[in-house]
Amino acid sequence: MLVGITGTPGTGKTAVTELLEKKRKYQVIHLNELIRKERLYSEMDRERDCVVADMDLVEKRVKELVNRIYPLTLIDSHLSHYIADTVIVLRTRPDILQERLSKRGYSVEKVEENLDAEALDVILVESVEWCGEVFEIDTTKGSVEDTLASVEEILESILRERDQEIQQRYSPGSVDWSDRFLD
Ligand SMILES: Nc1ncnc2c1ncn2[C@@H]1O[C@H](COP(=O)(O)OP(=O)(O)OP(=O)(O)O)[C@@H](O)[C@H]1O
Repeated sequence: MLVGITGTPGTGKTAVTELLEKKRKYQVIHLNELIRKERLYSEMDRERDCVVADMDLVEKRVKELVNRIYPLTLIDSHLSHYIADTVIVLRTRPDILQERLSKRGYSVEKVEENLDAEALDVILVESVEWCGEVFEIDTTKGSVEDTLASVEEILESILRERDQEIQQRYSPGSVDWSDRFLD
């Protein structure tokens, strides 16, 4: 079974999946790394320092890599909601996301573009459109370990044929960053 962990850059997908990977309980595929390493893209956008993934190639490759000794395969990427039917969307309040992205040395334009996308719920809306099941975790407060505990709770619930309480606790729609656009 494939589960995506998606969200705007800087919301914590890689930090949390790297911790999860160490536990060796679930398979983790860091998709952005794979796309670059295996050149699963159709174009390079040098100006924006990103690639345009070829999603047909990506999906085919992910299916080949799924290792069935694990009960579940987690895909870490802001593109994972295009290939998994169940996704966890990580969210971060824009002022905190700004601190995280600025530390990466991104340009002001690139930071602002990502903050707007987060405030407009772009990835959440895409996930709801594309996926049958969507969970949402706010990573604004708390530590990476807290986010990991929430992710594990969701994954265990998925494997236990869904727990109503967990589904309600992480149901999408709990965050609202629209005050970014109020002045
Ligand atoms: N509660 C939290 N949950 C997850 N990450 C957190 C949390 N608090 C702080 N962080 C930090 O936020 C940063 C998130 O960066 P990370 O690279 O994991 O994001 P990402 O979503 O994978 O971004 P990208 O899509 O660019 O790969 C990390 O440095 C992490 O330590």
